[in-house]
Amino acid sequence: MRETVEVALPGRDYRIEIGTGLLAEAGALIAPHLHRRKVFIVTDETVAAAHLAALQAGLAAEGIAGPALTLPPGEGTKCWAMLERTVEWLIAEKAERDDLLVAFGGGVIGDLAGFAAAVVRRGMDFVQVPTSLLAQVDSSVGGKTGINSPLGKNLIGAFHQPKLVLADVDVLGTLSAREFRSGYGEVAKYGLLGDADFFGWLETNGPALAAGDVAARVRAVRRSCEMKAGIVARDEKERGDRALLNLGHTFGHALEAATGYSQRLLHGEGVAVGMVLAFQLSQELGLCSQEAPSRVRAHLDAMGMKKDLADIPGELPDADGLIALMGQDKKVRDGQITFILARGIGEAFVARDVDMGAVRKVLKAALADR
Ligand SMILES: NC(=O)c1ccc[n+]([C@@H]2O[C@H](COP(=O)([O-])OP(=O)(O)OC[C@H]3O[C@@H](n4cnc5c(N)ncnc54)[C@H](O)[C@@H]3O)[C@@H](O)[C@H]2O)c1
Ligand SMILES: O=C(O)C(=O)C[C@@H](O)[C@H](O)[C@H](O)COP(=O)(O)O
Ligand SMILES: [Zn+2]
Repeated sequence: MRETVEVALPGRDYRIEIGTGLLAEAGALIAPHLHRRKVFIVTDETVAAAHLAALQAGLAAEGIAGPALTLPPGEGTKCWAMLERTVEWLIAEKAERDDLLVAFGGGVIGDLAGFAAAVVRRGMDFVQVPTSLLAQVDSSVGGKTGINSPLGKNLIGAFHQPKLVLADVDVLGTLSAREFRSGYGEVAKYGLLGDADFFGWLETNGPALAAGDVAARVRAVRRSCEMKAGIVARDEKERGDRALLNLGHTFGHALEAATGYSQRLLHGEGVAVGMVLAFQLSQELGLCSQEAPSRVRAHLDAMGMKKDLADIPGELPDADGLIALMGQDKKVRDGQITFILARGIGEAFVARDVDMGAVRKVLKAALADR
């Protein structure tokens, strides 16, 4: 089973291959992008234990050597120290500017390794081989790379597009249920931001997707990548429409910072809770009916996902503390926070000059329910 999605960026277009058996074919698919038969793999300990040997075998089948740097798993790895370790490893290994780095892992590895590729010898090429659902539907596509600052999410980084994305859905079989659900937050995002039919399909097929239905997984990854590729091709550097991909993230990133980028809240979980808040804010502002946020919550609930601030363990800042954290968002303009709001399911839009009184009211109500 194989699907291809094109990212049509002039001069930097690339393919996203989605399907089964792609690790075994990695060598053949990557070889056309190589100057010599060697790549540099960056991965994490969990992914390495489960799948690194299969990737290296796929490369070796075409005579390609693939030395690997294996980093600790988890969001904490998106930091200066791990960036330094990755960059120094590439330099010590004599990775050349024309060599290719392979980011083999979830979004953490993709973002960190992609950023390392952007800066080593002023820019090496890289290929994304995403292994989490989240990375296959979202982070491996579009060229946003970077690390976190203690003050805010993804505040240090670069736009650096990969040469190729290989999304092998077979590897999702070893993902934990919690990590799968976290990635599902971004899948649901695509329906909610711009494709009501896809959201309806997810309401019916989400359980099959979670249960491991390969055809459903390929379809969900393809549709998500298709939507992201279309948006990125229109607005690579997020001057306009690309901000739609941030639905749920203005709240979600603040919650991730508030919980110290820890296991208390995974990225996709923060996005899911943030999307409910974005729909509640849209309703509070009279933009959408009460039915819309209820439908979003009902689907997340049916999928066993976090959907409310009450689902986040431990202390959280108060409403003003969360608003202060949102003030570090990269969409802030003239000191004003930009929100992604919705007129209904699949009808998101970028909103500036949002009444902060309404934001405070929605957050206070959500915090009071904890
Ligand atoms: N660049 C972008 O456009 C973009 C988009 C969305 C999210 N992100 C970023 O992505 C990150 C989240 O990505 P993530 O959820 O993949 O996190 P992650 O990379 O931490 O992966 C989640 C966990 O799953 C494990 N894992 C990954 N693949 C596995 C597999 N096949 N089998 C078993 N375990 C596996 C990892 O070791 C890790 O413990 C966040 O930092 C977020 O900001 C970036
Ligand atoms: O690719 C994008 O653009 C996105 O916004 C996708 C998001 O899912 C992703 O989490 C991204 O890293 C957020 O970007 P940021 O610029 O808000 O840090
Ligand atoms: Zn995201």
